[in-house]
Order: sequence, then C-alpha cells, then structure tokens
Amino acid sequence: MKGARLVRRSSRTRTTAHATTTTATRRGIERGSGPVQANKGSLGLRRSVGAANPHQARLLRLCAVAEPTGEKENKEQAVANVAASEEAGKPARKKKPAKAKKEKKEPWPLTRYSNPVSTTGKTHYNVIHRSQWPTGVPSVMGGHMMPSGEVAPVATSPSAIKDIYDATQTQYVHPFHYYEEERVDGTRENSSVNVHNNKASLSASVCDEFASKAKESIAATGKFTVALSGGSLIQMLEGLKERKQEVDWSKVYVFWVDERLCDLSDKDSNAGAAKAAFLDDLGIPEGNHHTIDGSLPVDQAARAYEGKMLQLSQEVLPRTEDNLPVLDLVVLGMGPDAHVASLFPNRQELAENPKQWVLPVSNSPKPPSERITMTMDVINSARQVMLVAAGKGKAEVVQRVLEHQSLPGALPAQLVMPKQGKLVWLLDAESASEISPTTWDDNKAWPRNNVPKPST
Ligand SMILES: O=C(O)C(O)[C@@H](O)[C@H](O)[C@H](O)COP(=O)(O)O
Repeated sequence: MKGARLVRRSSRTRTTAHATTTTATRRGIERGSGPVQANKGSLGLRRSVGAANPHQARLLRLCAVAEPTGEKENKEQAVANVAASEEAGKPARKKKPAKAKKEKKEPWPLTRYSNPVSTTGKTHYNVIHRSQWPTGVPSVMGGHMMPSGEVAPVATSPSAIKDIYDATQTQYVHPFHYYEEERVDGTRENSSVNVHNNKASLSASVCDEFASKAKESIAATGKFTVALSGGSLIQMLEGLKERKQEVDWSKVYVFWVDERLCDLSDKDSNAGAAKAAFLDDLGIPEGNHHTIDGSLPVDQAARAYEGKMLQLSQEVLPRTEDNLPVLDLVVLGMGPDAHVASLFPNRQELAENPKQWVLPVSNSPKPPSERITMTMDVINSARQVMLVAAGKGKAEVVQRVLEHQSLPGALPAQLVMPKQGKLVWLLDAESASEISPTTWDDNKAWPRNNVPKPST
C-alpha cells in the first residue's frame, strides 16, 4: 500500500519595507495508487481430519475454531505430528507455528486514506472503504498533525456528515475536493503571504488593497463587486473612510460572503455593523449594498439572497463557464478552527455544490446558529481573495493552514484556492508568529513536524 505524501511545492520569499512578503504556491497531496484494504486476513475453518483416538479428537476440536488460513496448515501438521508420535510411542513434538507477517503501520491519518480517483480530470475524490469508517466521517477528520507530531484536536463541528454514503457503491465517497497542482491558467504561483508588523499596519494594508482593487476594476470594467465577511474584519475596514476620495464608490457593489440570520439593526448583523462603521460614509448607492432578508427562514433567506445575485446583469456580475458568479474581490476572515465565511470544518456545506451559490447554515458552531454563506466554489471563482487574520489567538491555526496539509474539509481555509484569480494572505506579526516562511524553499523541511519554531 502506498500512502499519501506531504509535498511542498516551489515557493519564494521577498521582503518589502513594512512587510515580509512571501509568495508561495499551494501545497498539494500526492497519493499513491491502489485501494487500501482492511488487512484482517482471511478467516477459515480447519478442514475436517478424522480423529484416531479421544486425545486426537480433543486436539481436533481445539483446532476447529475460526483461525487465519495462514496458520491452519501448521495446526493440521501439528495434529498429524501428535497422531504419528503417539502411534510411535514417542512424546509429541510441537512444531512452532510460523510467525504471522507484521503489518507495516503508517502514522495516522495515512492509513485512513484510500485511492484518489480522478473522476473529472480536475477533481480528486477520496474513496473510503466502508469497513474503515463505518459511522461516517470520523470526528478526528481534523487529522492534521500538530508541530509536536500529535493529531490536532477534534474539530468543533457538532454534526457528522451523513449523506455521503453511497449504498450502491458500498463505500463512502468523500465530498471534498482538491484542485490539481496547476491552476486553470497553467500558472502555479497564485498566492502570497504578507506579514505586517502590527494590527494597525495590517488594517491599513487591507484598506489599501481593497481601494487599489476597486480602482483597477472600475477602470477596467466600470464596476467593482466585493463580498465581505464579518467578525473583526469590519473594524479593520473602517480605514476605507480615509480613502473616500480615491474610489468612485457609486460603482461599487457590496455583497456578504456570509451573514448571520438577523435583522440589520441586530448587534449580530455583519451588514448592520459595516454600515455603521464605514459603508454609510462612503456614498455607495442604497441599491448596490445587497443585504439578506433576516426575517425569512434560513433556507429561504439563502435562496432569496442567491436570487438577488442572479438578477444582476452579467456586466455587473459575470459568470464562469460553470455558471458561477465572478466577484472582483472576496474578503475573508478566518476563525480559530480555520473556518472561512460560514463554511465550518467537516460540514456538508463545504462539499461540492455546483448548483447553488448561497447555502443556508443551521447549527453553526459559531453563534448565532443560523446563517447563510456563499459556497467555496463561489469564493474560488473570484478574481481575488484576501484572507485576513490578526492576533496571537490565530497563530496556531495560521501555521496549520499554511504549513500542514490536512484532510480536505478539516481546515476550510486550505480549500481557498481561486481558480483563475489570486489569493493574498494578510497577517500581523502575532498571527504569523508560528510560521517559518524562510524554510518554505527547503524541501528537507517537509513535512513540518520537526521544523524548529522561528526564534523571537
Ligand atoms: O462570523 C462571521 O460572520 C464570519 O464571516 C466569520 O467567517 C469571521 O470572518 C471569522 O469567524 C473570523 O472572525 P474574527 O476575525 O472575529 O475572529
């Protein structure tokens, strides 16, 4: 059996005045071929052998239990030896049974992988045998390794994925997918990691990047479409007010990559918080800010929001060949479990969902429990994605996401890979304190488990 191999692909690092900027390609998993077989050994009952006397009959009964076929020949031989020795009046000599070959154990989770089957040419599926995960995707699906070599803690997601078992195929078909090593346009270096000295310079950089993308897009296409996330990001975007004169805000369309199901006036509303913090000051036309209808049941709210997006002309919101919307910019925060938008680890919403752009989320591990979210496919169809994380509390997850390839779905942020566009990570020194970009070119430093932490 060949297992999965962690592979770091090429990367390079450059330093700018206020930030260390590392451009790196995505890492991928290379797997060997051939399905993993549960190596139980075949069990069989001993063939019937006639007993010559009561002693031999007892030996036969002892042997007539289920036993690995590899040992049965030896036992038959032992019985035959006893019979022969007794007949010759000699004490029986027991023949040592041959030692069963020890199965070579590979560290978890490699033994849980089976063969990747490329069904579409662009997608790899993990095919998991029924005997291996009889109760669905295991809770330790977050089987990424910590720097210590330990398996990372169980994901906080409460619900197991139930509906991925395909009864006709007698196997679990894992719904998450990887992209092939190369992007659609054939280039490899599509992501960069920018580390800023502190949160203030990070926020300034987030606003600069936003404004420059807006100007670029308006100059090229006459509009700028952006989808925002909530959380601490909203405060970081306040600095856009200082860039009010730089951008023609009347041509800006704002969407929510995810939103909590509540009224705009509710303290939980991302859109409400952003309006108060900066949106209302920028002069974006009312009709260009697309908010959700928080009074609807969550599934209807998702459908209605998707409907709003679908109604926009293709001049404003063009589509990919796969009929996915192409946003000019998606700005994501990241939770401590590596969730982005409201796409939480090991949840059904993360699965490929080609028919829908926006999904309802119930029982969200992060409160409030009902939300809507754009799909990972929509995020990955954007022209540019910004992934922003700040603070010491994010250091460990940033390190895991950037330096350890996990099982797909365990760390949603690892699935952010714009197909045509660019991914820019924007971090502050604290959230980047556990990563070691200077070793990203060093093949010997992979896998990461033994890499010493950067000196402070
Ligand atoms: O909860 C939301 O509304 C989100 O959109 C969510 O994805 C958020 O961006 C991350 O949880 C990071 O939040 P923090 O930056 O506050 O940690």
